[in-house]
Amino acid sequence: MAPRRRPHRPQPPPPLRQVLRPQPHRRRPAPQDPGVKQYHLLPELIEQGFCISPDELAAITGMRGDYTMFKMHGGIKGISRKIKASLEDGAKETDIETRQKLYGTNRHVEKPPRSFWMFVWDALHDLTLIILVVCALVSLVVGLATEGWPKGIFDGLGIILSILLVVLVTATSDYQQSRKFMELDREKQKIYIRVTRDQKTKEVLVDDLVVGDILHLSIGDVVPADGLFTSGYCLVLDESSLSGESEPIHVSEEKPFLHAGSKVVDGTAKMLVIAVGTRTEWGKIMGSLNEDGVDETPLQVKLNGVATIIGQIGLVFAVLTFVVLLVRFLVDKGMHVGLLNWSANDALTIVNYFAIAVTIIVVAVPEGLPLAVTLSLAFAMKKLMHDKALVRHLAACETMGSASCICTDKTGTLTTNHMIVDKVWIGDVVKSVNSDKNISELKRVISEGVMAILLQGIFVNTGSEVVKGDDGKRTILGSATETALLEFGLSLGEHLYDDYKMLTRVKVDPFNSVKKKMSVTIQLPNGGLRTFCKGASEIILEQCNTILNTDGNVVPLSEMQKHNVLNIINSFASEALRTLCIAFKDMNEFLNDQPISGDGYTLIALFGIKDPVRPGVKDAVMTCMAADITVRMVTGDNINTAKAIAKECGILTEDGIAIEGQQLHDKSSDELKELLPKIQVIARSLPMDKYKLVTSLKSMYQEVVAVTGDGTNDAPALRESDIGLAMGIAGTEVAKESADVIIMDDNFETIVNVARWGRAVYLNIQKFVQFQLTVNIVALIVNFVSACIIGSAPLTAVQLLWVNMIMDTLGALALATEPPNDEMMKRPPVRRGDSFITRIMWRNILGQGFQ
Ligand SMILES: Nc1ncnc2c1ncn2[C@@H]1O[C@H](COP(=O)(O)OP(=O)(O)OP(=O)(O)O)[C@@H](O)[C@H]1O
Ligand SMILES: [Ca+2]
Repeated sequence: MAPRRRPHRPQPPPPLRQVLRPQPHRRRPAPQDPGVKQYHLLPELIEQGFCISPDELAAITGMRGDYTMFKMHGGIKGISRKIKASLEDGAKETDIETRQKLYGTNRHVEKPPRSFWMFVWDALHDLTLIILVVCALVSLVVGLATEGWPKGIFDGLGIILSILLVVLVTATSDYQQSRKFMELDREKQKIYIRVTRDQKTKEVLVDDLVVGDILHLSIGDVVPADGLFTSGYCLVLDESSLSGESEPIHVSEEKPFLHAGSKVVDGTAKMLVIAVGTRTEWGKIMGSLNEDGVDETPLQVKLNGVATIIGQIGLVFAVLTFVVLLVRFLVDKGMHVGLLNWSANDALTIVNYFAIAVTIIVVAVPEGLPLAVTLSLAFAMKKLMHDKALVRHLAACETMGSASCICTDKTGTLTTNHMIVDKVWIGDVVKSVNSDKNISELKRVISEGVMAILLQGIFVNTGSEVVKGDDGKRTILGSATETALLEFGLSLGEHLYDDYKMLTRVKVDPFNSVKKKMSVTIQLPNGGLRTFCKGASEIILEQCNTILNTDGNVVPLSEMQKHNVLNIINSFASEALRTLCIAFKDMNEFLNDQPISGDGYTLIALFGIKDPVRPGVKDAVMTCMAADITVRMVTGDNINTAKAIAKECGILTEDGIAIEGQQLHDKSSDELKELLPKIQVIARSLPMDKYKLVTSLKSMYQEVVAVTGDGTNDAPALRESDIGLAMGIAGTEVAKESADVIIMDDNFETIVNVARWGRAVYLNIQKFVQFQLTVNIVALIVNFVSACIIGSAPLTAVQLLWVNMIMDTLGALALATEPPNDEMMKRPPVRRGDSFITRIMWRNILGQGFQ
């Protein structure tokens, strides 16, 4: 029902000053119970006609939901009235700004960015640098004492200057790095959700939600604000990220509280937003989370090991050099002036030796390595972001470079996801429906009765919605499959849409990838109930024992006819069409709590939906093959559809196997092991089949597996894989949260591009390591040898530091940011456990080092 509306002033929202002026007589504050915490109602709320304070609203949903308060405010109806929102029409568009001002925005506090000086401070904490500073100071003092102003300070000053430079360069690159991460974070937060505002349904940025909005939730969404359940079916939430409790929670009229941050595991619902941003529990958690600590990538860990060993070797050389220099000096001194005769100059010399030793360590420690890795990954990340791939963890990019297998979805990834009904089978005739002419012909051949029931089915059994934009243009909000069906329905009889949409839905069993069907029960205008069921063709066909004939009569479905329909399904499927059936059954009574039984249906029609393969996919698959990356297709579709598409993309080859999910499930572990390398297509798969495939490939063949996913149920497979790739457009929020990389354009080519960059990163770092090790070895040996022979280092501390800096930072920049080339995709991936420094690299390092 429509809530009582207050007379609304037609003017724009009054200026703040006016709002702030208290007008106590306009509205009585909410009744207050003496035992309950009292909330103060601000005058500006009263002024605008709101009767409940934001904090009180937030307290209603709270962490567990407060029933007493909920009831006290008159339940959902009372509350919606108090926040001036209609449960059907949502909030008024003209109110949005006022609501944001009074009840807050749905943004979380961003932690203040770290300033540049904090990074400088961090860089200064390096132990070797501190030792060098000490050396510089000693050198300054001794220099001044012996050589006087200004000649005595040159050495010390030189060291200090180069230290400053090292610090500045490190801090600058770290600083820029952190800025890039923040940019990425912001990109991640751009989530759209369907809301009803001012009687219109549209998609709104999650950040722009306000108290009073009516949200549409469906499977895979992350609830973006706190609110109350207004209507919906089978809604199941996972609140584990909030409360740590993994038990799914059923939400309904009786238990109406929804919390921001929980995930929709099943079902659909509408909810009334009553608390946003920092007022929600989730917002509080988000605000208290600080630094999301930049994680070290496996390559970085490997390299840190390398760096430590090199550092230790450097230490040994440094000590040796120092000892040799000292001994030579002492011997020399003993022979010429005597060991007991010390001057300030001698002290200076020893300090100098010490500085040289420390510098050798600084030079030897390849602190540029981690820097190179981060730089290289960050560079790849930035480039990839431009190319529509959002890398969520630095490590992902590099792991993708060594992927040996990609398990990909079909719909949307290999295909365009622009679905159109191409053929239908109805009343025993197959018709192409790809042109206006064909549509009008179809209208002519099928009888009115059949048409009516078909359209009723299409318009009623859907989770999608036809909406009119501000410009009067028609758009459909919902999944591609449903959009195709609705478009088809609209082309047959647009005038019936509004009538059928009005029919009361008694029960809805929303679609999910496990059931692969959706059913809706409606109340017929003349009494009686009717259930429509649509879904995967074979599954629906199994539920039917009657069929609607050309005249609209229900006749029994004979075995022969069933066989006939199956043949038509297969003929559609081998033309790469996605097949769906729709069926109905009439009932007299309805047992509310029982699920709708899955038999006794009457088959209405079979649809063949075209979803063309993306241009460029075939080439991308070829690239993968050349690079020794196996591509496997895992799809929920019919096996023949799957095969047809896989052949078209070049995934299914002569000796490859296409198998149904159920068959795979029935295989024993040994059979599976034998079959696995040849499996190229898995059809009619359930999300757990994907999970099984990933775990088996990893455990039986030590493959590095990349997996794509879009649905909520894909989350386990995404997490289990080495690299989880979520689809940016079709993917649900839950899938995106579990993924390492988000493919913004859902395109398979983009996935291959990530692999290219991953390989580039690995190779660049190998190059950098080779370069650094060569220079390091040269520097160590030259210094040590000359210390032994001449008794002094050929390069002073200052010179060594400069070499070090140029090598570490500029070298890193130059070598780490080289883009990928085609050669990289023509060799096999680096396998798990391959050592990072190859034999050829050692040869190069030592060969060039001793030249
Ligand atoms: N909204 C829907 N209502 C009823 N049935 C549907 C709906 N969407 C898809 N189907 C049926 O379910 C089948 C597969 O669905 P599923 O979600 O498992 O695959 P998908 O994720 O869409 O495809 P892919 O795995 O190739 O990306 C489809 O072949 C179709 O017959
Ligand atoms: Ca899927």
